Amino acid sequence: MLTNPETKYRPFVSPIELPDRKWPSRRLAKAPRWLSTDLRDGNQALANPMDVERKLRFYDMLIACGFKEIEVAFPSASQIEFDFVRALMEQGRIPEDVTIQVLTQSRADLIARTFESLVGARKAIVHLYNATAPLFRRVVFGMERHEIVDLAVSGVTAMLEESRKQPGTDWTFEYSPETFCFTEPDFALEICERVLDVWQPTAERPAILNLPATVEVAMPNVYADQIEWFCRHISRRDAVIISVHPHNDRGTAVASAEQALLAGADRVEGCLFGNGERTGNVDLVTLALNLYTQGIDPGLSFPSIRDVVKTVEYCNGLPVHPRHPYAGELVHTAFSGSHQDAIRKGFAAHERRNDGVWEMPYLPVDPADIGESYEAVIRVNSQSGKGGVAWVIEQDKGLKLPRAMQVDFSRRVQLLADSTKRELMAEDIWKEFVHAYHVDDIESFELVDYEGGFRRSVGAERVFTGRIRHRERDVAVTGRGNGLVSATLSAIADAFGVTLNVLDYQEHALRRGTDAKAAAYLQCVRPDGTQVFGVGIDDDVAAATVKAVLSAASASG
Ligand SMILES: CC(=O)SCCNC(=O)CCNC(=O)[C@H](O)C(C)(C)COP(=O)(O)OP(=O)(O)OC[C@H]1O[C@@H](n2cnc3c(N)ncnc32)[C@H](O)[C@@H]1OP(=O)(O)O
Ligand SMILES: CC(C)C(=O)C(=O)O
Repeated sequence: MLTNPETKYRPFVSPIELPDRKWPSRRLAKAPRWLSTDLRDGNQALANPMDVERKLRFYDMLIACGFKEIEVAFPSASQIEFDFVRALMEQGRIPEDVTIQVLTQSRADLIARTFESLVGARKAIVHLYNATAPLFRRVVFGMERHEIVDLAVSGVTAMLEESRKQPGTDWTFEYSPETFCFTEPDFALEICERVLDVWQPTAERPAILNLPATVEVAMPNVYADQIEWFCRHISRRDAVIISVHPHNDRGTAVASAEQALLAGADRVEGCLFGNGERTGNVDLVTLALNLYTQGIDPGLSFPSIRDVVKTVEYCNGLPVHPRHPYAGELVHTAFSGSHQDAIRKGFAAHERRNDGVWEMPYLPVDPADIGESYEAVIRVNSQSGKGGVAWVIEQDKGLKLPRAMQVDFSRRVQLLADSTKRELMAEDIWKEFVHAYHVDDIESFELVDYEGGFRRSVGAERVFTGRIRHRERDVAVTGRGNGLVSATLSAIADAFGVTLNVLDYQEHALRRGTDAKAAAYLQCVRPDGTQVFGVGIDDDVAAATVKAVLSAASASG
């Protein structure tokens, strides 16, 4: 790279002075009109453009998501494009409330072919573009300003004439001064006014003026100024829909679109997950879900975002990044301990509050709203903490480990993660749990049977009587205590010489993850001061308690 990039690159400096700009202090309160250009701008950027089968599949999904305006093709570009438009109409695939849009250059033959593709359409938007910026005037067209105006005017006039040959169709016209964002504002305004002079739109039959950031050359605030300036200066503002079409060359297309809406735009053109030329068009999924998570109905719906991703990946032949906003397969997942801790506490608080309001640390959207499961919210590796491990055990097996046991178990999981050097799946964690706490471990102490839990003896004392298998031997045991835990511990101490003092005992009913109905947890201290933990899981809470004692004893036996 150059040490003096100023010798090669010139900053984009907008000539617009807008000291009384209004957009910075506005808030978005409603969704714009959306136009998906996946099948046109997205498609033209693919190494292998979609065939009719893939286009139909994409189109059906766009309809299912709720798009009402879809740019379906550049019909004069190829036979596939032309045939696709015909297929939509001949197969009756355009719902009443959906309008298809097609794009053309400002060339008479291409315009004629474009209208030919639409014969028989109930309604359609025909979109004509030509570049207007100085660089393009000079390099691409070799034309002066007035010649570029003539190019646009001849094209939009041809559109009008072609449309008159098909009076049965309800036509809407759209014009894009391509490269708007680096066109002189007065020239962009002049050419759009001349286009409107031809079309004579009204408030009842508006035209669409689409102001693209064809190549993103400045920060979103600059684009917003351009849009606000244009909205203020265009005549017949009530007879035009101002549309924006931001590309993502600087990585700020979403911000550009949002700020352009603040600045007065009514409509946004873009693609799902930001496909499109170079770094892509603005990502409509992100824009829509940004609105949704501000409590605004976006007018689009993604009840299974995973299915949308799969369809888009199939049709485009391109992957959606795992970190893609809202849709990436990792974006609802925390691996790191402090994030996991906060999310787990957030879910607990959410359940307690029970008011339906989403206030979740680190998770801007409820994954369930877009069809994602909570299981993937927390995944465990060597960056994880006790909260994450406890979450996985709870989601997978329904066990709510007491805090001290979480600390103990997470230490073990940490060692395992370090030694395996990989993510630990729920089954790895459960295997470690079974091993660590001797769950169903016949090498240690196993409950063979016991007598109805316990019976009252003299005074408040309780008696535990049962048989315990230890090292392949069944041993009859009896113990007394002021409860089941102490009676069982006393039986173990008498029969096997294992002495444990209880620090904490907890139990709960199980809701999911296992057929068993109860879980019991024991935290004990040995005579040498070290702590051991036990867990018991059973249909019956008393049996779970006894098993928890045996589990703790196993750690010492
Ligand atoms: C920013 C955007 O995304 S715009 C959309 C771009 N999409 C596409 O280009 C995909 C579909 N395009 C195509 O299939 C082809 O380019 C076609 C069918 C439109 C035209 O193909 P060709 O006739 O072979 O022309 P080609 O693309 O090579 O060259 C463009 C010519 O059109 C001219 N041109 C470019 N844009 C426009 C325009 N909007 N209006 C009128 N003329 C234009 C160029 O100046 C050039 O003219 P020249 O040959 O006199 O120098
Ligand atoms: C045709 C226009 C709208 C375009 O695709 C662009 O400027 O990026």
